[in-house]
Parts: sequence; C-alpha cells; structure tokens
Amino acid sequence: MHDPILVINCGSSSIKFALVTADAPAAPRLAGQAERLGGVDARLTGTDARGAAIAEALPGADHEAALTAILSRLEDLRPTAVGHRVVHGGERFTAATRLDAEVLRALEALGELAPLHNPANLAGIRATRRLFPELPQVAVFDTAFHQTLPPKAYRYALPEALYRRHGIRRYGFHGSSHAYVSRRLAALGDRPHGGWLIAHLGNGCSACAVWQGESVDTSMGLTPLEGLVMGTRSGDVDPGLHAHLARRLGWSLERIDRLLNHESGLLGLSGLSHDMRRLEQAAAEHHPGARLAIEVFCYRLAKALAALSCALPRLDGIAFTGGIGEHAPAVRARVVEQLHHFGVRPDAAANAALDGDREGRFDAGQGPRLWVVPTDEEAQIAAETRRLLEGETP
Ligand SMILES: Nc1ncnc2c1ncn2[C@@H]1O[C@H](COP(=O)(O)OP(=O)(O)O)[C@@H](O)[C@H]1O
Ligand SMILES: CC(=O)OP(=O)(O)O
Ligand SMILES: [Mg+2]
Repeated sequence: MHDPILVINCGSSSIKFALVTADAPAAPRLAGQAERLGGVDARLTGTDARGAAIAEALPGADHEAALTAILSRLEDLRPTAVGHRVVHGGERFTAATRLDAEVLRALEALGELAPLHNPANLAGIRATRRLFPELPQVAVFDTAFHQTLPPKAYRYALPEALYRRHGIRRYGFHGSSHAYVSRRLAALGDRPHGGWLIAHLGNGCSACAVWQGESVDTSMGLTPLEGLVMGTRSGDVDPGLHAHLARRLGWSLERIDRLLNHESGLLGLSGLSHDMRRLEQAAAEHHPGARLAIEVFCYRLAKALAALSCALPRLDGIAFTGGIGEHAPAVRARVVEQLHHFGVRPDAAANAALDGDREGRFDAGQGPRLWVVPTDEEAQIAAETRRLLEGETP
C-alpha cells in the first residue's frame, strides 16, 4: 500500500502541498501553501498533522527552499511517493505517468501550451526529485479527465493539418477537480449516472459537462485561457483581437499574451483586483468597476453553462466548487437566476448558509439539483498516484 502520499502543486510563486493518507481520510491532514516565493514576504501557512496551525516566514525563499521547509514539517511522517499536479499533458499524456528523465523532457516541450503553469510545475518536480531521489514520483495531469471528450467538442473549426501535425485541439483543464466533484456527487448518491454541470471557480475558472461520470465538454481549450472570465485571464475574446492589437497598436505577441493572461479578467474589468472577496466588498460600496466585473463574470458563466448543457442528454444538476464557488453565495445566486428557463429553482436561505467549506444542496426541491461540493484536488491526485503505483488500470 502506497501511503501516505505527498501531493505537490507548484505554481509560479506558490507551492500547495498535502500529505494524503488513504487509511484515515477524515484525520487532520498536513497541508498548506508556501506563497509569494522569491519575495521578501514569502511565507508558509497551513496545518500540521495534529491539526495545529503552521505560520512561518520564509523571506526570499525560492521553490527549493520552500520545499525544504515543507519537508521539515513532515517530521517522522515519511511519504512513500510524491504526486505532482501537471497542468498540460498535451496529446501524449492521457493518464497519470511515472516521472523519469525522458518524461520530464517531453513535459518541457509542452511548456508553451500552459506558460503560467507547466514551467512552474516542472520546477517543483525537479526540486522534489533532488530532495527525495529515492521516492517514486508521478505526474497527474489536469487534461487527463477530459480525454473522453468527443471530436465535436475537442476540435476547433480549423484546418485538419493543424490538429494532425501540431496537436491543436481543445484539451480542457482542472480535470482533478472536475473528476473529484463528479465522483463525490456519485458517492453522495445524487443522480450518479446523470448529467451534471460543474463550475470550478478559483483563480482559474472552468466549467465541465459530465455525463455518467465522464467529461463530455469543457470551457477551457488548447490553453487555460479559453472560456470563462477568470482572476486575471480574459477567457474568450474575439480571435480577431490579436491581429487588431498588432496592426492598430503595434503590440507584440508577448504584450498581447501578458494582456490576456495577467491584466484582464476580474482585474482588468474592475481596475481594482483579481480577488472576488475584495470585489464583493468594493461592489457593496458601489464601486462601478467591481460591480461590472462581477456582473460580467456571472453572466459569462451562466452563458457557458447553458452552452455546455447541449453536451448532456439530460441536465440533472449543477455543482459549484473552487474558492469562489464554495464561498460566494451571491455569485452562485446570480448565475443560477440567469438559468431559470432550465427549471433551476434555488433555495435562497440554503444558498446563503453555504458560505464556508461546506458541502450541501441549495435547490428548492424541484428542477435540476444545485450543489456546493468543496473540491479536493490533492485527494484526487493522491488517489491517481496510488492507483498507478499499485499497477491498477486508471
Ligand atoms: N469568502 C469569499 N468570498 C468570495 N470569494 C472568495 C471567498 N474566499 C475565497 N474567495 C475567492 O476565491 C478565489 C480563489 O480561489 P481558490 O480556489 O483558492 O484559488 P486557486 O485557483 O489558486 O486554488 C479568489 O477570487 C478569492 O477571492
Ligand atoms: C488550469 C488552471 O487554470 O489552473 P489554476 O486555476 O490553478 O490557475
Ligand atoms: Mg484551489
């Protein structure tokens, strides 16, 4: 039995980690995050294996220094394997994969398709391999859950050669989260074989249509930029925008990339913040940019959910997850009120009560179910790591 498993999710300036034990899923979990890496205010926060708070300043720490600090928190808890989140698996990596030098080289080549994520994921893998050379390490891909998309959902209306020769197609992301939530809904026994729409709303946001436990369409595409409005990412824009900015304003590709990935979304619309909590406060104080940003965010999400429903033979329910999906009842209310013609009927009091890390239903007992299901990408990554190492088919 491979237990416990250390899960690492390495971002450009943060590392999220958890030590996941299959035997005792309800026990306190050593988990947390190192944030603002590279800065003077870098810090490590979380809870230790006894459930006590961790708060440690790590001034100037880079990824390797932060991982060393995380590892020192393991004390006598020895992980038997490490599961890494890797955002883009491209065409080649369709399931969790044991990491070796050849796989790492192949992953490097995929960096361009997820520039905010894959290079940081790889830095984390390299540092962990140096620190833990004896442990098996596994990559679990955001794209893997969406391997069941049919061609009508994953092909762009572009010449076939671009797909055949260069792998230009829709891949979809946040697969560990969508997989976890759909399995959780099935475990809860709520219409387990039906059609669900899942909205993962964190810093990155994506929605997924799940039929009988399999992803059948999703809002992200070739890269994690397509689809919904996100913290700093634009989501869908007119593809003609790129040529327009280049021709009319003389913008370079790098400048356009920065605009769409780092300066847009909630931040760009509001002119204030990428953070939904901050925007809700500002909107309550009548900040026009914050109000517009929330309005566009909710409308675009409702529109995407309506579109994704076309992938389902039947709509059994909608589930919300991620920081915004779990903690912002006002956002959920605004989204579902724009889906009333699907027969969606929220219970306002039940919705308002689900404002923390709590799982629960907020429909009024008619029409499609409405759920909040806190995501646990770490549990999903640990389970897939364990399954691979134990040689079972994923
Ligand atoms: N109480 C809250 N009310 C509104 N938004 C919240 C609340 N708590 C967290 N959020 C929002 O959740 C988002 C971060 O989601 P999270 O899932 O933690 O991100 P990540 O994608 O980095 O894992 C931010 O926009 C944050 O403002
Ligand atoms: C793929 C993606 O957008 O991930 P995140 O939400 O962690 O940025
Ligand atoms: Mg998260």
